[in-house]
Parts: sequence; structure tokens; C-alpha cells
Amino acid sequence: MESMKLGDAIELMKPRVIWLLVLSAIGGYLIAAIPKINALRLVEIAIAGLLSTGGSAAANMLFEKDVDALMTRTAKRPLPAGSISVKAAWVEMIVLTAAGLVLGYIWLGLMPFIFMLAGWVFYSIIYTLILKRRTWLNILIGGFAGNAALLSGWAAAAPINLEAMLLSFAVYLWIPAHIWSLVMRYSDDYRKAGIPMLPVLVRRSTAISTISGLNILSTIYMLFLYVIYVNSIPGYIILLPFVAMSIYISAKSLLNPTDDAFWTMFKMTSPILTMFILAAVLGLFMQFPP
Ligand code: HEM
Ligand SMILES: CC(C)=CCC/C(C)=C/CC/C(C)=C/COP(=O)(O)OP(=O)(O)O
Repeated sequence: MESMKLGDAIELMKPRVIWLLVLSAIGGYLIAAIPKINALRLVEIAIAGLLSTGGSAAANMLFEKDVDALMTRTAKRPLPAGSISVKAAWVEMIVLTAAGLVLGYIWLGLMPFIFMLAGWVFYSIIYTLILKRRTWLNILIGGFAGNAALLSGWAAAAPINLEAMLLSFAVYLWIPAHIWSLVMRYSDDYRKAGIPMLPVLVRRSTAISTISGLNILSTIYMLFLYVIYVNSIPGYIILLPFVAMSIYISAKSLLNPTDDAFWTMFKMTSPILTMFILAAVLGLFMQFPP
């Protein structure tokens, strides 16, 4: 296999992205498991999650190397930049995906494996290969991969119930503002590459109100879940500042809709989802100490 620098091999896994997918799975496990936490299970979820989501990211880069070459944001990725051969990328993608799914099945069991496989297929096949270049509904259907990430962790602790489903929709509802705020900042890239994301298909004013509204909606939904299922003071101390910040940023983007305002919104989406997960885990931990 041609030489493949470790840095490029890691870059192919989208490390700056998949950490939050793994945190979603770990959060799903902890929220279902507390107070009976099995530390080894946490390590297994982290390893199987990193491998499987890394494999899905490598598949996305393989299937999109032509489009990535057209966008300023993605042109320097290993495949369009030529620092990894297509053959080496295929080998890495297959090894990561197979290892992640097989270890997920052996270590975590059938249901976690099924959700990991569903997440992989929804993201790498349904979203990346089938929908992304065809319809603005790409993220609304591909977004179920986000539910799957969280549910794969929950299923490693307990059967999927209504709470698990509602919790997984905190990720799903978070996705549209997460991606469409970035598209506002890179709308020329998406137009040039011919990717039909909603913000490049509708009037700018419609995109601005839709994205700001969805960012507020997804944040309020997270707060609603916290009140209903956790509702303990320590978590509020973490969560409420981020709820306030998210609403402030959304209002600011509505009133002063610059590309920078939407870039700020995008950069704040991951901290907000992260703090929601951490607040729920902390809140439950303080209520039901092991
Ligand atoms: C269909 C679903 C999704 C789409 C289309 C999407 C799209 C994107 C895009 C285009 C980026 C920028 C990547 C780059 O420039 O390197 C990004 C970044 C990111 N995504 Fe997503 N995403 C999706 C779902 C998710 C999910 C479910 C999670 C985690 C639960 C997630 C976590 C992240 C993180 C942590 C980043 C880096 C954010 C930053 O740089 O501040 N994404 N996403
Ligand atoms: C195993 C499992 C649960 C997998 C699911 C993983 C999942 C939901 C990944 C989505 C993360 C992501 C960066 C999407 C962007 O794709 P893009 O093609 O829109 O971004 P790009 O333009 O930066 O390549």
C-alpha cells in the first residue's frame, strides 16, 4: 500500500467532527445506565464509536472527493489534495468500518450494532451517496444518522424507550441549524459545487429566519428535555448559559444577518449540544450517585 502519512489517515476520519458523535453515544449510554455505570462498557463504546464513525467519515470523503475538490472549505482534504491514494483510502475506510461494527457487535451486542450500522448507512450511503447532490431534504433524511449515534449508546445500557427516542431527537433537531448556518457562510461553495442545501435554494430572508428559528427551536427542545427528564440544579448551572447564548446568537443573526453571524452560530452549535449532554449526565449523576 502506498505510503500514507498518519496525519492524513487521521484527517480522513474527520476527527474534529466524530468526537461529538462518540460523545453522543457515550451520553446516551450514561443517561440510560446511571447509577449503574460499567467503565469497561464506556471504553468499548468509545473505541467502537470512533472506528465506525471514522469509517463513515472516510466513506464520505471517498464518495465526495470530486465535490470536495470544488469547495474552498474542503479542497485541502487528503484525497483532493492527493496526499492519500484512493486505494489506501478504501483500505482504511473498510478496515475502520469493519473493525468498528464487528467490535460493536461483540462488545456491545445486537441492538447497539444495529444502530451503529444504521448510522453508517444513513450517513455514508443515504445522505452522502443518494441524497446530498439531489435534494435539499438530504440532511432531513440523513440526519437520522445522528439519532442512531446516540441510540447506539443507549442500547448498550437499556432497551430503547420513549425517553431514548425523544433524547435522540435533540441531535436530529440540532442538525439543520448546525449545517445550514455553515452553508450561509459558504453559500458560493455549495452553489458552485451544485449541492442543493436549503439556504442556496431559497430567498436569503427565508434562509435567515428559518435557520435562526430552528436554532432557537432546537435549543428550547433541549431545555424542555432537561426539565422533563433531569430537572436538577447542577445541570441547570451548565445548561442555562448555553441556552441563553444560543438564543442571543440566533436573535443577533436575525437582526444583523451577516456571514460572520452565521459562522458564529455554526461554531456555537457543537458546544451547545456538548453542554446539553454533559448537563444531563451531571444532573442525573448528582441525583442518583453510584
Ligand atoms: C446530516 C448530518 C450532518 C451534516 C450535513 C453535518 C455537516 C457538517 C459540516 C459541513 C461540518 C464542517 C466540517 C468541516 O468543514 O470539516 C460539520 C462540522 C461538525 N459536525 Fe456536523 N453535520 C451533521 C451531523 C452531525 C452530528 C450528528 C454531529 C454530532 C452529534 C456533528 C458534529 C460536528 C462537529 C463537532 C463539527 C465540527 C464543528 C466545528 O468545527 O466547530 N455533525 N458538520
Ligand atoms: C456510525 C455512525 C453512527 C455514523 C453517523 C455519523 C454521522 C451522523 C456523521 C455526520 C457528520 C458530518 C461531518 C457530516 C457532514 O457531512 P458533509 O458531507 O455534509 O460534510 P463535508 O461537506 O464537510 O464533507
